[in-house]
Amino acid sequence: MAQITLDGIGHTYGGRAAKTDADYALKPLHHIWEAGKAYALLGPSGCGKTTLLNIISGLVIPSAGRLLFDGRDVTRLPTEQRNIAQVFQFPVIYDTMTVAENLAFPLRNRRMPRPQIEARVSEIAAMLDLTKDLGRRAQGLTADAKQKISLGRGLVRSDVSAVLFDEPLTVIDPALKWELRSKLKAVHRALDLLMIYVTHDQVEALTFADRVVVLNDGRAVQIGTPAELFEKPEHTFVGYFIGSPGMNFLEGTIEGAGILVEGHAITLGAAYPGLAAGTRVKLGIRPDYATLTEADGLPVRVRRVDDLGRKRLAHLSLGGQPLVATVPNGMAVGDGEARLRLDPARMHVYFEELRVEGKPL
Ligand SMILES: Nc1ncnc2c1ncn2[C@@H]1O[C@H](COP(=O)(O)OP(=O)(O)OP(=O)(O)O)[C@@H](O)[C@H]1O
Repeated sequence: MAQITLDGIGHTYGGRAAKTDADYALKPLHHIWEAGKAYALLGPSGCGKTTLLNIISGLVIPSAGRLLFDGRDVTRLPTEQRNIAQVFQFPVIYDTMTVAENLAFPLRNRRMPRPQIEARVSEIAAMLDLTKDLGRRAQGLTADAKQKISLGRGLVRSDVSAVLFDEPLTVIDPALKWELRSKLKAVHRALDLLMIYVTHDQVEALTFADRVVVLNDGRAVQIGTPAELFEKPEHTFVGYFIGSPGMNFLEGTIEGAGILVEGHAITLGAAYPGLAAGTRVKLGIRPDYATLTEADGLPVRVRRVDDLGRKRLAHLSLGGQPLVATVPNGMAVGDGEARLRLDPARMHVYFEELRVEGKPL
């Protein structure tokens, strides 16, 4: 198990030198991934997740920067010299072998003594609910079961620098996905391995990872815990991409201790001395912290109410700008005029798409 250092790692395809930031498929990134932690690389299609994963596995040699495993420069080392395990989208197993033989394969290759192999195989099988299938041939098992074997093969070695997962739940039946997602989290806790998991599914990323790397257009826009991504998105993209629905963003200008949005003064929960009056900013607030109210509040127009069973969400317009708010239990609401309360403690201010840290009042 290692610590992985991304020291200015960036990549352009086709051997082109990057003239501007836009030339990078992955823009240069500095970060240290700690041993024993689970990281998810999350973002929409084409954002650079696979490029970053392939740089770590050795499939792609980055055009900029250095990659260090425990301080050792591995930037140009081939995959087989990096001591990593990989789990792909589709099962990679031997159909003619039994489940136990498949799980044991990476250990036998390294000439681990038989009693240790047996102990480790039964430990991993138990974690993935494969114990009852250990003696069966892999051939004829369902795609779900085969992918579980692949996961097991990726996890069976305890001496790897990292385990890389590339959208490993793609072939898993949706009903089983929930179960396997939390199982992987439990496996991670038990095994103390550095895991890196690529996905475009935020639920998968947030359930699995200690830290999520959110990528957009080749840039790591935030690396944080699931709670940080939710409560303090550092970039408007993170606010919009994390959460369902995403964060509301209202455009306005700094005015005294607040923001003027469509002629309405909204008082902020912190001071922003670095932002001069008249500066154009965005006010970010999650739908959970924007609530319709019977009493005073911002005048809004209700366009639609979605009843999600456990909560209701109102789609509103504030002087033409759309936003989503929570409807309190028991409150009657129809189309038309309504009042809205925004929790000042949960507001964030964004200048040129980046969050500005406010000073406590
Ligand atoms: N072999 C390649 N040659 C040229 N450009 C590439 C190559 N592979 C990826 N790209 C480009 O690099 C950018 C990042 O792609 P990448 O595959 O890393 O994204 P991704 O987030 O993994 O997407 P997906 O979820 O669709 O797999 C994209 O613009 C893509 O078109």
